[in-house]
Amino acid sequence: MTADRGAQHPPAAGEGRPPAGAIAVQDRYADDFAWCYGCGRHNPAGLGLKTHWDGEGTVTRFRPRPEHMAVPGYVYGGLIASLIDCHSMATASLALYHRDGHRLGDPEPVPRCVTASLQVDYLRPTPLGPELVVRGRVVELGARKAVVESELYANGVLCARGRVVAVPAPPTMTGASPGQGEG
Ligand SMILES: CCCCCCCCCC(=O)SCCNC(=O)CCNC(=O)[C@H](O)C(C)(C)COP(=O)(O)OP(=O)(O)OC[C@H]1O[C@@H](n2cnc3c(N)ncnc32)[C@H](O)[C@@H]1OP(=O)(O)O
Repeated sequence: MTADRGAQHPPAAGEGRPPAGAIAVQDRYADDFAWCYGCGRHNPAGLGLKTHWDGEGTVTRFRPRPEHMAVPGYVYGGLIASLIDCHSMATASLALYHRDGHRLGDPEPVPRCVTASLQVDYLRPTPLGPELVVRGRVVELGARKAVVESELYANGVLCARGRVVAVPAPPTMTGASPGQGEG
């Protein structure tokens, strides 16, 4: 078990908040790959997650709505897994983009990864109400995968931690339009 870093050093309120209009990783996914329920900018029913680089790592912020309830007052664990999943995919994608010499704002789209493995540890109940802050970092970057560790905070308290293996999207999953693959 690793040290409970977040509980010892909770992020300050507002820390890492991007300036208005800052480009998010998800803004730079290619159109065909921007339909994800968690983070696809073209999915009107999705969560609309946005991940930014804050100079040291990545950060995603999301305020759960009442329907994201597990029991009154607490957030549904599946939503927490989704936040960690999409945040970690964005972190891996950005790491690949940086490795290729790009920076957000370059014209080339950010490469897309899929989740090979998603492990989530729920450390304490996550209160429903405050904005949740997810922070991530790449702990391994290989030729065919990135391993990302992400931490989810509520009111500066570490509530969940994830370890995610991201792999570049296989050709069989790329280039499809919504509706393809149904039935
Ligand atoms: C169009 C794309 C849009 C993407 C939207 C993303 C939305 C957000 C995230 C998602 O929800 S994605 C949807 C859920 N994920 C999937 O549906 C993925 C389904 N699985 C696959 O397609 C394949 O299993 C996968 C591409 C992930 C891996 O295929 P392979 O096993 O052929 O890959 P490969 O053998 O090249 O392995 C690459 C590396 O990943 C590692 N790896 C693969 N599967 C793993 C696993 N399950 N656990 C741990 N590591 C794994 C593997 O060991 C290897 O590590 P090394 O390079 O160090 O040798």
